[in-house]
Amino acid sequence: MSALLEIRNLGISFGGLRAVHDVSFAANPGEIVSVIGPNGAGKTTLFNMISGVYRPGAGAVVLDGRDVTGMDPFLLARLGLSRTFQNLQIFQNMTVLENAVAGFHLRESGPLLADLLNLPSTRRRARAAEAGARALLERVGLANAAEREAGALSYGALKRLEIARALALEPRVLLLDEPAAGCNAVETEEIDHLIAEVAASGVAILLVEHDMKMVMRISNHIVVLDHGEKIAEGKPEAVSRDPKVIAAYLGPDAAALHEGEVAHA
Ligand SMILES: Nc1ncnc2c1ncn2[C@@H]1O[C@H](COP(=O)(O)OP(=O)(O)OP(=O)(O)O)[C@@H](O)[C@H]1O
Repeated sequence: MSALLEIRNLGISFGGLRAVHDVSFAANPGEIVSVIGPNGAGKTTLFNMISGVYRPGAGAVVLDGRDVTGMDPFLLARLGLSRTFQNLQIFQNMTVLENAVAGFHLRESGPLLADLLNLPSTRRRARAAEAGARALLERVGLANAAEREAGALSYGALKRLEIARALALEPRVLLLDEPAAGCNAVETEEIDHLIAEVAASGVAILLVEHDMKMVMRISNHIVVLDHGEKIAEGKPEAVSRDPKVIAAYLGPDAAALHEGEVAHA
C-alpha cells in the first residue's frame, strides 16, 4: 500500500546552486516525520516544494496516490495538505478568535455576491466558522484568550494560534516550519504536546525544527539533509548515532544532537 504522502526524488536548483537533489521519503497518518540538517541544507526549500510554493525542478509529490507536484498551495490545502511558516503569519491587530476564523474562510469559496448580500447561507457559514474556531482554540489551549488582540499574546501562544489556523483546513498532512523557534522551554513543551495530539488524531506531520531535543523527543522518523541531499533517515536513536549525521553537525549542534539522543534513551 502506498503512503499518504510520498516525496519522490525531489530536486530544485537556483541558478547554479543545487539547493535540493534527489530527496525521497514518505509519511503516513499519525506519524511525525522531521526533516533536519545544518543551516542552508535545503529544509525550507524542500517544504516550499512540497507545499506548492516552489515548483520542483525534478521529482514528484504524491498525496494519497495523486500526483500534486507544483500544485497551487490553495488547491493543496483543499486536498488536505496545509502548512505553517517560519515567520508568523498572524494578523496582530485582529483578535485571537478572528485569526482562527480566518482559517475557516481559507477553505471556503462561498459566492462573493451571497457574502455581499449577507444571505442566510452566509450567516450560517459565519456561525459555523466561529463555532469551529472556538473549538480549535480550546484544542490549542487558547479558549480563554479568544477575545484578546493577537498582538498581545506571548510568542508561544502565537505559534499555537498559527497551528490552530492551519488545523481549520482539516489537513491530513500538516507541515510545520520551525514551530518552536523563539519559544522558551515551557512554550516548546506545550507545542510538543499539541503536535503529538494532532498526530494522534491521525494527521501526518512533517516538521522542520532546529530544536534538536524536541525533534528527538517527538519524531517517529527523521530525514537528514546536508547540502541539499538526504544523507540519512530512520528512527531518532539510529539517526543521532549515525557518523554521517554527526559529521554534518560539527560544532555546538552536534552536542545538542547527542543530548537529544540521551534524552530520548
Ligand atoms: N529563492 C532562492 N533563491 C536562491 N537561492 C535560494 C533560494 N531559496 C533558498 N536558496 C538557497 O538554497 C539553499 C538551501 O536553503 P534553505 O533555506 O532551504 O535551507 P535550510 O536548510 O532551510 O536553512 P536554515 O536552517 O538556515 O533555514 C541555501 O544555499 C539557500 O541560500
